[in-house]
Formats: sequence, structure tokens, C-alpha cells
Amino acid sequence: MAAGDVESSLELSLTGSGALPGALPPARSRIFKIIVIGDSNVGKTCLTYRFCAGRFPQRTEATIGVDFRERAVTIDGERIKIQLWDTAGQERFRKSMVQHYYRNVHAVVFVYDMTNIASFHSLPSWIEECKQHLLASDIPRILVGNKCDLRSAIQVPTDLAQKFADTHSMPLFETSAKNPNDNDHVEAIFMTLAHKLKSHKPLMLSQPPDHDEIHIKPEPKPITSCWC
Ligand SMILES: Nc1nc2c(ncn2[C@@H]2O[C@H](COP(=O)(O)OP(=O)(O)OP(=O)(O)O)[C@@H](O)[C@H]2O)c(=O)[nH]1
Ligand SMILES: [Mg+2]
Repeated sequence: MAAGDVESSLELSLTGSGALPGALPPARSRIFKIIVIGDSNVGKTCLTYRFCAGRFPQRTEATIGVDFRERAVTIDGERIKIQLWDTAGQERFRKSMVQHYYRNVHAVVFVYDMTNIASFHSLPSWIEECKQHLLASDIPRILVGNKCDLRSAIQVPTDLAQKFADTHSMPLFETSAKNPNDNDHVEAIFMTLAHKLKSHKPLMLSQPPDHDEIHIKPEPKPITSCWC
């Protein structure tokens, strides 16, 4: 692990309204809220799980509402919490939660499936959703093409994705949440973002997640080619 040390991780599933008993971060530790968005089935849950739990989940189901994962890391001697909001890709599972996703967001990760061109073509609508929720234009955004381990099924060429990323001023990462060889790369993607946020928000204090109305259910450089 190059960029920071794991201190702890936390995973909760949030689907609607209530309070978070005992799960609040300690007061005043810096916390960065990063939302992960994209079509259903692109691998948002697997990517966030890979970063927070260090492995590919044995099985996943479509996310309902949002899965909330957190990992503490140390960057330049400072303990920071990275809070990942793994959002539902399916419209019917998003409706009631969308306003929570975008509140107090510090960074956005757009994900598409490299083996599914439709998920790539959906990206403008995800960008539009961010705009509609008045996300500040200086919020760091990155583009992630997932499932690069499925080499023979790739439908989204890197140069096409890179063009799109350039047009929208985002760095592009192609990776796999599944292939163990890419573990460090998933790590690098989120740690790059954390470093960026740390340097962009030097005075920011911690903010707990938006727990209101939520129920609990039990810099490496950007790359343009797959690390598989
Ligand atoms: N081969 C491969 N399969 C993957 C990868 N990432 C995810 N998958 C598979 O893709 C499917 C969908 O993954 P999820 O992480 O649940 O997708 P999601 O984007 O969270 O979907 P929603 O919750 O419905 O929005 C699952 O069957 C995963 O096992 C990857 O990097 N490589
Ligand atoms: Mg999911």
C-alpha cells in the first residue's frame, strides 16, 4: 500500500430514514464524502468494497438506496476518513435518496463498465444529474472504467474514454475490482482522490454523514490503460 495505511473500515447499508447508533466518526477528524455513481451493474459496490474491505465481494445484489462504506487512512501523518457513498444505479432504487447523495459532497467518482458501451453512453446523464444538484464546479471528479479483466469483452476503447474524460476535464482510470492484480490500482484511485482532497481542503473540519431520514439495515498519475 503506497499512499496511506489502513486504520479501520466500516460498512453500513443505508436505505431510507432513522439514526446511526454508535457509528458516528470521532468529533473533528477530517472526513471526505465521495459519491460513486454510474449505471447499475458497472461495479460500484465491488469497487468500494475492494477499497474498504480489501477484497472482491463474494456476491453482490443491486444496491437499494445507498451503501455507506468508510475507511480511515493516514496521509502525511494525518488520520483521515474516506467515506464512500455507493449509490444505486437503478432509478427505482435511487428516487428517495438522491438528495442525500449530493449533500456536502467532496468528490465524485463516475463509473462505467468497459464491457458495456451503454453504461459509457449514460455518463452524460450522470454528469447532468450532478449539475442539477448544483455540485460546485471545483469539486474533484474522476472517471473510472471498471472490469478491465474481461479483456475479450471490452466495448469501450480507451481512446474514446480518454476523449470523453478530456472533454469533461476528468482524469481517467481503467481498472478491475475483481482481478487481484489490480488491487493496488483501486487503492491508488481512491488514495489519489484523498490526497487531492486533503490538499484542496486544508481547513475543513469533519462533518458526519447526513444521517437524517436514513434507516440502517443490519498521486499516482491518472492512467489511460488497463493495469491488468
Ligand atoms: N469481471 C468483473 N466483474 C465485476 C467487476 N466488478 C464488478 N463485477 C461484477 O459485476 C456485477 C455488478 O457489480 P456491482 O458492484 O453489484 O454493480 P453496481 O454498480 O453496484 O450495481 P447497482 O448496485 O445495481 O448500481 C457483479 O456480478 C460483480 O461480480 C470487475 O472488475 N470484473
Ligand atoms: Mg451496487
